Amino acid sequence: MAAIHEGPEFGIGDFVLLPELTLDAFMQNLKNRFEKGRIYTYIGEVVVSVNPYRQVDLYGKNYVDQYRGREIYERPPHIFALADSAYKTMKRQSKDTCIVISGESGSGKTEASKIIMRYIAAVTNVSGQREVERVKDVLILTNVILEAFGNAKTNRNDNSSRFGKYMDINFDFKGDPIGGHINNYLLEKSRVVFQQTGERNFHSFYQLLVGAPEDRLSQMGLTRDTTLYHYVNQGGDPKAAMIDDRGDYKSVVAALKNSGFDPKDIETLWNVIAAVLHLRQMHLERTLLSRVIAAGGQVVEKGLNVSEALYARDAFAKAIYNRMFTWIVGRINELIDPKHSGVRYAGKNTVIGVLDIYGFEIFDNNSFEQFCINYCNEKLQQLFIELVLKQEQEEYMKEGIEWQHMFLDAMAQKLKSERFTCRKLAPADKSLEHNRDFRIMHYAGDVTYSVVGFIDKNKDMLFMDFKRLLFNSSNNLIKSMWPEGKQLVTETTKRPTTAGTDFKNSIIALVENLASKTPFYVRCIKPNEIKSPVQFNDTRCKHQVMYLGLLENVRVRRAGFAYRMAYDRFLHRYKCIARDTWPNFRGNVVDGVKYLVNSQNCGQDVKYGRSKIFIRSPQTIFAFEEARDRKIPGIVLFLQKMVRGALARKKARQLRAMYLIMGCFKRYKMRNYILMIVERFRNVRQTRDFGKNVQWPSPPAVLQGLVDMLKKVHSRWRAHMILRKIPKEERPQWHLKVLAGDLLMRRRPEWGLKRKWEGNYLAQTRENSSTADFVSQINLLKSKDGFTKVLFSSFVRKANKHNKTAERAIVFTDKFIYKLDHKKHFKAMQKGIPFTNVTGVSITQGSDQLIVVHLSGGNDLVLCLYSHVNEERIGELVGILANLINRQYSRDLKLRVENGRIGCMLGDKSRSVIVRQMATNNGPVFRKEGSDLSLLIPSPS
Ligand SMILES: Nc1ncnc2c1ncn2[C@@H]1O[C@H](COP(=O)(O)OP(=O)(O)OP(=O)(O)O)[C@@H](O)[C@H]1O
Repeated sequence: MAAIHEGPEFGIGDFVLLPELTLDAFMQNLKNRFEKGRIYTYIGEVVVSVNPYRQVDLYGKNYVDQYRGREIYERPPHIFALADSAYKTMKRQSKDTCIVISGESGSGKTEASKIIMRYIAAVTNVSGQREVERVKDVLILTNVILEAFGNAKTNRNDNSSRFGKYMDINFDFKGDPIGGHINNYLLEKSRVVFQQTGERNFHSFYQLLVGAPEDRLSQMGLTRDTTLYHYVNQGGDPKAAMIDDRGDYKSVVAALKNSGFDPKDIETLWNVIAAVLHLRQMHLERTLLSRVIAAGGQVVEKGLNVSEALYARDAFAKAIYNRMFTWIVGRINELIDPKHSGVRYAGKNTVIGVLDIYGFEIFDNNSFEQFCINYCNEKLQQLFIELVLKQEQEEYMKEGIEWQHMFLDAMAQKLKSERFTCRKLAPADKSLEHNRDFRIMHYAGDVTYSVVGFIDKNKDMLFMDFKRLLFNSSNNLIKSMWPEGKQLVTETTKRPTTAGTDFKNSIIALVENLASKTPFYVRCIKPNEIKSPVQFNDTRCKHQVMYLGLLENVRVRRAGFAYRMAYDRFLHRYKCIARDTWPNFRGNVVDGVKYLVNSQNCGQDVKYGRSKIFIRSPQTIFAFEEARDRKIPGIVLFLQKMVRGALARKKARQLRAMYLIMGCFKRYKMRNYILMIVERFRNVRQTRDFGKNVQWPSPPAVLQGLVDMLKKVHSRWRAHMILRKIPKEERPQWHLKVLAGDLLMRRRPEWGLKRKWEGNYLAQTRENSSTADFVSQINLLKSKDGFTKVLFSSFVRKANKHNKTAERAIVFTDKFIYKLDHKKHFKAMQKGIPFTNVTGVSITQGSDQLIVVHLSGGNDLVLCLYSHVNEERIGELVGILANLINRQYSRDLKLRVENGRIGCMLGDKSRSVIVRQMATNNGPVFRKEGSDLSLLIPSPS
């Protein structure tokens, strides 16, 4: 299935979708992506991985989360997507799956297999079972052990696996790992006795020499100096920048211990390595100088010549190491055997196999090893084509699509055809040496092999003497490694199978095993020879692309239909590009897909299967993808708008709810408070003071305003309750009395509260015998000056400018104050004094009727009210003035209440009026007293 994904990408994420398939276009895309750090690219579901040669931040938890459970094309190409796909297939469909990782040395196969293992470890055992965790730990620890004994520094890779590895991981029905099994192939044992310049023997030798404690080394008769030992010093300086032998020794010992190796066995393993080292150093002993054979029923000892002896020694060393390695793998298998691992092993269990195997190798001289390796790759490629063919056929059949894969058939045919040649068969080919070279046309290219050394390597001979020797070892572990040493010299020896046959059989078994599983492929490419994270060596990469058969891979995928997708996923992915499908298509899914295809006018390029749409050319996919890319920004904006709207609405709802709660709470507190008030004031109507002295409970802060208002309401109500007994016509009078009371209470004992206040006294005949004159004069003034009403009138005695007493009538209207001469028919003495001139009023505390009306202009009115009934009227006048000034000028009356002496201005001079009591019958009179005035009033009788 072709893969397309979102997010910023460089180049094309799936080679199947290359607009034009050429080697150059392929290489250009691979290079572009590598340079931008996109190390993974798909060919359908195959992952092509380019070794980044640097730590890349691609494998953290956030990446695991991004790929877990997703479809392969939903995220950018990644090896996690493949691991997830393999895991999902295994778990959901209960099918065994396998992941085949191939590529040349240093291309990143082992790293890829570790990344896959870690991904599977991360997504399994979510319930955290201890046993499952232990199995996972051991599976991961086995890497450390296998790398120590099976990896070496080569010129191509500092940590090169010198054996092929196939590992099955077993899962229980829940999909949790419960164990595993490892098969190893073709350990490169020649390395034990020989290393090229710049290379090393297996890591284990150096780890022992550099890392083991001093006493342990001397116990084994070794010294730390690695240059002393021929088997480890042939490559020159064995140090490598990235290798830490001392640290690795510790890790390996810990891994051996923690994964369950017996401490005694661990000791033996290191002893075996020491023995191999010694073997090369020691003087030749009997076993190495002769061998025992049975000839004609007789046991005879046959001497060896030097080269035979040396060959025998090296063969022995190689065999010892190889057996030890095989034993280690076997022991690991026991430890991770799902039957013995402690996890309940019942019923159905499925496996994921991971094959980390050397890729195609072509050197200048290709020998037995390359032959085996290339044979293995050939088989795997054959398997790949067969499986793809099978899968494709099955899918076409399932989907009801006519089979038309001419290309695949041709490929399959090609693999079956005759592909061997030598000089004898092709006499004209001078590049093939007679009796030495032969050529095989591999799918990835032609390889010429030389048969030199083939026979020996194939026979892989080791004299029985050695096997017997080790079978007789006192160490049980060693003994167990050499079971065939039991055979007696005289017994007829079964001809052992050759290395080639062994390898062939194991590969056939492997291929059969893989063929029974659903396969996934990782193709690793090494970008350069110098381990550089930036260099992309075109020639080297081109070779690998060819040898890995990647172009064929793409062709297989593109033959017929490059792309196919389940209808619902297709509709889901592209529904945004047409009006009737967005946001939802009304109708069935297939009609929706057909509608989309027609909207892009590409009906001739697709076929409709039962559950999937099949698209022939990548261009059509691009048209869909581009249309989608054009729509996405608008959709993003739309979604943002919707999300923002939804968030704002949510916030508004919350605010509303908040206010509602606050409102309810306020009302609740208010109600409580009001209930309390109601309780307190329940009976105030019946009390004498109508609740004047009831204590108000202190209100909550929010109610302060309300309470102030309620207090006012209460006072008004109280006033109403008090006043309601008073007749309506008396109310104005009481209003004045209240005002006067406010000003005079406790300041002037006598202020006429109990008396009826009548105001315009001169309009009453009992006070004034010439009321008609008064009234007509007032009407005259009213029409002249435009005032409305007389508020107060009275006869007065006033001090004139000669400090004498003058008798007058005084009238306070709502606008003016008039002085009238009642002896001349109440003629106005002067123009009325406008009220605006009044600045204040002074009276005394006594019962005299003296009032000084202070005026602006330096001449105050100094008056003493006078009537024959001799009433207190000062309080009334004060009330009237206070009311007028309040109403008319919105200010308070300035009133001074003095103790018997009032300051005033007369003729622009500041003077005092002093009240004095005298025995007099003439009523109050003013007199000069020094520079002041005195008012003489009759003393009370
Ligand atoms: N994904 C990766 N991230 C970072 N470094 C990597 C990655 N893959 C490979 N490398 C680097 O490349 C080196 C070689 O990789 P690796 O050992 O996996 O190659 P290989 O294909 O298994 O080689 P061989 O066939 O020789 O065993 C690693 O040691 C590591 O430094």
